Amino acid sequence: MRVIIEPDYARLSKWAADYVINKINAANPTAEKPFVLGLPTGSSPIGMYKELVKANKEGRVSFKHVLTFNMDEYVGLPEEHPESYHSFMATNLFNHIDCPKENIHILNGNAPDLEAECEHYEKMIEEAGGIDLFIGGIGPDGHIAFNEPGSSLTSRTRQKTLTTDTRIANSRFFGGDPNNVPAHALTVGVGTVMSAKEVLILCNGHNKARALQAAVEGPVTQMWTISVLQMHRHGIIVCDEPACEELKHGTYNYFKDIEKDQL
Ligand SMILES: N[C@@H]1[C@@H](O)[C@H](O)[C@@H](COP(=O)(O)O)O[C@@H]1O
Repeated sequence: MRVIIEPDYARLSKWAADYVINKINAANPTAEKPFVLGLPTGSSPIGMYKELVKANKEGRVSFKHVLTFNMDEYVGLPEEHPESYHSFMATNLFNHIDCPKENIHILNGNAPDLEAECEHYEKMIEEAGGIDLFIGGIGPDGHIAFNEPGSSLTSRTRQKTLTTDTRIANSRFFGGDPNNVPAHALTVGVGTVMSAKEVLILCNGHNKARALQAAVEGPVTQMWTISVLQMHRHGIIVCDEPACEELKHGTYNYFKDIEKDQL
């Protein structure tokens, strides 16, 4: 696993966007062989999305032949609700880039048969040839997508009940009341993320320090689902200085040394 330590959120966002741009451009995608990108919501990726929009407008990257699969969506929240992940993605990315509508995939949390919806989603990913690069964030409790503590590390796309912690954390988007946060979500599984050819996790801010420590230094455990990234052959975490607060000095210095060697 690579751990990239950037000084602040702006630099982290730029690093992540440049990584994505380089990957897409290197793949030189076509209609026959598109690049398949897994995408997150949350506050962590907003800076990266801004950079990607800018790069697209400047002609440094095109999403014409990029297929996207989002990680998750709330159950029962209308798509047009401002806090649905459909709305979030439109506002922060899709309304501003040249990605064709038919290339965009987001789970439907209002599907009449939620189980069938999840199965179909996995099938679409498979038919697309799998995810080339899955980008994610981390919850303060170490969850990836909506794979809350206790989720199976081999799980696939399914419905999950959100923990009280997550509903409290996300209540900032729902008028501050955790009861307004939907109690359930559809989410790709830990196994779905792990099946991607590459995984890039964004982790910023002091409130993620314990999750980062568990992800990097802790054992692989279902109680910090992000820790399974240790088992991925091409896993990267890009973080900022405040998120490193709980890492041992030795760990911090070692990852800095590795990146110095790569320059
Ligand atoms: N389902 C999302 C996760 O995908 C996200 O990583 C996490 C962290 O969000 P933020 O980036 O806002 O801290 O929040 C939500 O629970």
